[in-house]
Amino acid sequence: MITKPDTQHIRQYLRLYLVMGSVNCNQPPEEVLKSAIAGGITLFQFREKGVGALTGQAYYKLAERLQQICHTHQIPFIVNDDVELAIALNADGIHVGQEDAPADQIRARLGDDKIIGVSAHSVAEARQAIEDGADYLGIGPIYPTISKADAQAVQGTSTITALKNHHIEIPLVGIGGIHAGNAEPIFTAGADGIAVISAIAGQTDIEQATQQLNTLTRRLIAN
Ligand SMILES: Cc1ncc(COP(=O)(O)OP(=O)(O)O)c(N)n1
Ligand SMILES: Cc1nc(C(=O)O)sc1CCOP(=O)(O)O
Ligand SMILES: [Mg+2]
Repeated sequence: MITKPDTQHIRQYLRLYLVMGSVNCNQPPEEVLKSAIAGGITLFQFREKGVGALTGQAYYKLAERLQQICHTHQIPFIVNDDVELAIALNADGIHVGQEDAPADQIRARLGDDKIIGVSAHSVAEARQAIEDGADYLGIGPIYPTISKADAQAVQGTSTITALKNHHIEIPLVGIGGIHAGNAEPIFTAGADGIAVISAIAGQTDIEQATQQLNTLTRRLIAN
């Protein structure tokens, strides 16, 4: 990515957001990512976390290979949590949580041309993240998830609805336990997209599973 997308393009990138690391994959992560791109993901986050996660040089090299695949297909490459990795790779952006440094401090290190996503679980957290300069918010867990051991309480679409009721207009993506069978209420509540791990990376036929979500999310965003 050469220039940072504007807000409207960030909304479009959020439509079908794959979050993934090697521990989420039953086949080589490079193959999972290529198949997911062929199926129609719009954004990718490298999240190498959990039991068995790679570290050191193996972590860095995997990130580099996945970034190259994204670059070839013009899919923005977002790094989870790790500011040093995002800087070292000149990634397109970063996603951080409430335990991480605030977006303004991260912006000071990454620069104005990078996408910064922040997790928010309430109107107050959302307002603070916006004030700090976040480009989008990740809202979850919408449903029970098997992919994040320290996830907060399941919230359904209540936070998305609350943000919309408070006229908070920053791009929003729902995350946590989302699949083709339960995605619709997230768009109805006003989100711009869904972020998924297991609904894509955990499937046997990655491309087919992604295509199904691609078709569905295109339809839901249009309504
Ligand atoms: C798109 C998106 N939304 C939320 C999260 C969760 O971030 P965080 O709360 O920092 O938890 P970890 O992913 O770091 O375990 C996310 N990664 N992506
Ligand atoms: C990375 C992450 N963050 C969450 C949050 O609630 O902030 S839930 C989650 C895991 C999402 O994986 P799956 O699609 O397999 O449920
Ligand atoms: Mg985090």
